Amino acid sequence: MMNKVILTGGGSAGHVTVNLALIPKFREAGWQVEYIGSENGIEKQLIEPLGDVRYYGIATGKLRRYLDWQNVKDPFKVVKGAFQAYRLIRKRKPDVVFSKGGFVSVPVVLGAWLNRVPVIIHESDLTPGLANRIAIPFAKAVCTTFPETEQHLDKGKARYVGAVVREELAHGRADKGRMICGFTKHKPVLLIMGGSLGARKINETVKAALSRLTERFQVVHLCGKGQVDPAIKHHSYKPFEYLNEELPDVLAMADIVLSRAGSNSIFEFLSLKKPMLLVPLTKEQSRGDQILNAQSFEKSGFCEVLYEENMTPLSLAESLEKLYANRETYIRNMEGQRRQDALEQLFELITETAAAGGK
Ligand SMILES: CC(=O)N[C@H]1[C@@H](OP(=O)(O)OP(=O)(O)OC[C@H]2O[C@@H](n3ccc(=O)[nH]c3=O)[C@H](O)[C@@H]2O)O[C@H](CO)[C@@H](O)[C@@H]1O
Repeated sequence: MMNKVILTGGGSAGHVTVNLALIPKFREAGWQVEYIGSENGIEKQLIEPLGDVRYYGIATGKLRRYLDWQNVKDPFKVVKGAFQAYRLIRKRKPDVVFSKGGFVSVPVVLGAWLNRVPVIIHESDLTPGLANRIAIPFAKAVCTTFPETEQHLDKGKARYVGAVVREELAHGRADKGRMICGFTKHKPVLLIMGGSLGARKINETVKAALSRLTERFQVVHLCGKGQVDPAIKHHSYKPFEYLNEELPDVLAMADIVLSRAGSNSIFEFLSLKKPMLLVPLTKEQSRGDQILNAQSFEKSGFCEVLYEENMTPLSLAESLEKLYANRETYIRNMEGQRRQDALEQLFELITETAAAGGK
């Protein structure tokens, strides 16, 4: 009989792209792959078009850091989602569940545990997020991107595998990227990525600095959903809400990158050796995980960090010009990095866990 895996994870693309990297591996090995995500999240938009991965939507809630009417309704949604996930897993009988985190993954992990289906979790950030912290007691193992994460986990559960990067990102073509953006070969390219949902503060500062930035660079800007400003028209500026299959070509064309410090993004830039200026999400807006991600990269000499509280149109433009001037140093530091085959290791662990069953 065919092996079956149920994948889960969502809320933002950072909780889906690891699953996207794994799917071709399962396909090659002849596994049946199914996905449990939210009814309307970005995971649905990214997974359903694949065609061969059956998608099930369940109710989800989110634990917010601010007061909101939804905070009253959400616990009920989480309970409903847990029942839905439990019933789905009992019916679909997967050999193993793999969770990339995000709030939708909590009821799925619980549902798997109640059905005695083994669970493997992946944590992209240096410290585990709230959803994973709730889910970890129900998992067999937690795969980590950073070796330091082990200190924050139960003994015996952590497996350091490194960053899982989609293989297709390595096959982009710069000439195709230039065609997509209408750019020339004769001016350097700055790629701006505010995380998978965009970053309003970065977008506003870029807008204010745009005339200086476009003097020096051709700028391709991934703004996030609903955040493209149609009023900005310039031959050296190309905004998009989100890029999917075009992303490898656009990345291949970029000389330097300005980005939030989401774990998946920064490891993708590292694997492609793109010098980066990182503006981590602040402690007020998050648990501070991006600050740790950025500091870890800074220590290794892969990036410059500009803290949001110090970011002005002037400091942003100057930092980017400096990054471009010193780009060879960053590239050399990134070339010295030993590459782990994280995808292969993760796939093997999932396969072994499935073979061992609920033991
Ligand atoms: C606001 C928030 O909660 N951010 C978290 C979220 O970020 P976020 O969802 O932004 O996650 P990442 O930066 O880790 O990953 C974004 C992913 O989206 C892809 N992408 C992005 C833009 C685009 O146009 N096309 C595209 O494919 C990137 O290539 C990358 O694979 O999850 C990360 C991983 O747990 C955390 O480190 C971040 O702190």
